[in-house]
Amino acid sequence: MDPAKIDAAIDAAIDAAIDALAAEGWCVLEGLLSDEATAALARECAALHASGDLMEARIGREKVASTLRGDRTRWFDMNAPTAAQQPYVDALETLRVAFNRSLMLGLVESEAHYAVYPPGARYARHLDQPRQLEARVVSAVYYLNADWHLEDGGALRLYLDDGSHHDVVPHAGRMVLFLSARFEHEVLPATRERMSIACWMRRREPGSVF
Ligand SMILES: O=C(O)CCC(=O)C(=O)O
Ligand SMILES: [Fe+2]
Repeated sequence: MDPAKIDAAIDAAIDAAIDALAAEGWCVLEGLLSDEATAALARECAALHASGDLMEARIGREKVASTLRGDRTRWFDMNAPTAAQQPYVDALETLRVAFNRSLMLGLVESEAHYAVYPPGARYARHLDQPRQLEARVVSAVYYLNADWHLEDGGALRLYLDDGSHHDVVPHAGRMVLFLSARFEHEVLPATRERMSIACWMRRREPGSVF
């Protein structure tokens, strides 16, 4: 496809995502990045994992590794992204600006980390906005797993307002977005290694002088 058509397709997908976020508080967005850009992120994440550069994840400001989550993570430096991260950081910025314009969310910045869940690892049901992280407004998780099948497990289970749930299969190129304060969710165990980028778009810290 020529680049102008790709841009128009992404713009339409972002508009649809905004409508769904406004109506339901969550949505799934496909096609944010090219397959090649997604594959480059997957390669970088796998290489960091292989070289031991991912750390056991923590919850909030907890000092010890948690039994509630089994992933290993590494934060992006949003001011100095790697070549692989640059298109993703640019896309997050496009989303942040679009959400502010259409939904008036007052988002001032995004934070993001790679996450690798080894086979069998999970993240127990939780909310992304514990008290010490109340600046998080929108959660966005981008998946990096090529050839992922339903039977591989590892879905993100989103608990909806009506008591039902929706499972998002972590296919490469798929992003799930939801309001951080509203939806509890959990990562179900997978039979394969599961890679993603977890991101939060934040409003100004309450009490911040800036
Ligand atoms: O990887 C996912 O699908 C969700 C991860 C998550 O809930 C988190 O990092 O807070
Ligand atoms: Fe979460």
